[in-house]
Amino acid sequence: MTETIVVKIGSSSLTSDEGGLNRERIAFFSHELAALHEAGYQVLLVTSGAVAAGFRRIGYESRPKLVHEKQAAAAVGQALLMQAYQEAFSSYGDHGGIGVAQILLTRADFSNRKRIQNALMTVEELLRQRTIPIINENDTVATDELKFGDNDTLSALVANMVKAKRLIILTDMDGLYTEDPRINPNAIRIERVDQISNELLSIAGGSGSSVGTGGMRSKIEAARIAMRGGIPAFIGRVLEPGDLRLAVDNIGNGTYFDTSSHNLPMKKQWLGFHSFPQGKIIVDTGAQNALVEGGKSLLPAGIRSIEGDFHPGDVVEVINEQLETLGRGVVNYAAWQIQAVAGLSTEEVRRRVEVNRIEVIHRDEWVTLKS
Ligand SMILES: Nc1ncnc2c1ncn2[C@@H]1O[C@H](COP(=O)(O)OP(=O)(O)O)[C@@H](O)[C@H]1O
Ligand SMILES: N[C@@H](CCC(=O)OP(=O)(O)O)C(=O)O
Repeated sequence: MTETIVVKIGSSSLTSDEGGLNRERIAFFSHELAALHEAGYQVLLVTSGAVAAGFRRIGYESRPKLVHEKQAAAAVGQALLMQAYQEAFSSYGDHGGIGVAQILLTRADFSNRKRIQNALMTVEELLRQRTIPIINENDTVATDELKFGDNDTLSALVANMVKAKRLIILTDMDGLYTEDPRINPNAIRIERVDQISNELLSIAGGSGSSVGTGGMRSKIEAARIAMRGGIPAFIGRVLEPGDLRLAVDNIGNGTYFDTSSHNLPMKKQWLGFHSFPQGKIIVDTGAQNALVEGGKSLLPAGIRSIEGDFHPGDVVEVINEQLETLGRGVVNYAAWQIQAVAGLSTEEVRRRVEVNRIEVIHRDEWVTLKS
């Protein structure tokens, strides 16, 4: 089976602090991606850089902060970005270059099953035609509350959508360090991660440049999403020709995030990553183990308390008493019904409320998010 690789390139690798595209870097990355493509991989590129590429051209002195200015800069810069990639890829392949295609997505597209199915079908057809989809957030229409903002999360969702063999997040740092190396030059690189703990998240800081946005934090969050979906991830840097292939081959310059999870079907991807939870259920350790380790359903006995007002069929987030997110599921009970039965045995529950199913969340309607 042809293997698919999703590569994300951040603004900091493509542009300078003063704005404008670094054509040499675009040519270099395109060369690296073309080499993967020619080796037989299906390649998808998630690229940032529209705002950074466009803000000078539109007349701003520095990267704009106001939403409408960023959107205008992105509209100008996206065209420049695509033009640069198109030009760079035209020198590879046999028939007048490797074809590229522009795809702009928003978070709202992912939460709508029909739209994301359509996006997936388009991507699959492009890949069948050996064209490289080049994806960015649709900055013009993405409203602040619903925005990815950085493209790290977007790249992880895309990797899940296409069930990629690996997600490669390229940045200006050769991996995750024990501290931001720009602040502490003695920080040590972490080579491999198999679980993303809160402690690991706490060592990841924000962006180091004036053009990047997410920093290491959003990259680790993205690696977590990929891992949950059964996709191993890499965060690092490619500088020399051949480096991207090394990253794909597990010997790159960066940090590897391994996973033992299996690919999530579309329905569970929607539940885990795109749904909007209407409330929270706080559970005890027994219920946590049953859900996370045991692959079991959530019963009323393990529930401590709830937050929010929800109805049967709504999605809720389940957290433990340490307030860690365990996962999301579709509830069979209304919030008021859970209030009445939390902590009770199954027989007692049957005596007190009338519900279709005894499970508060059935295991088929559940996705674990704790790594
Ligand atoms: N623990 C850490 N290890 C490595 N880099 C870190 C860490 N914490 C913060 N960073 C910063 O994250 C930056 C990369 O993120 P960002 O600027 O958003 O890049 P991009 O534009 O590639 O998404 C690095 O330049 C670095 O300064
Ligand atoms: N969609 C935006 C991405 C913004 C951004 O800076 O992202 P990143 O460099 O990935 O942290 C753009 O193209 O400018």
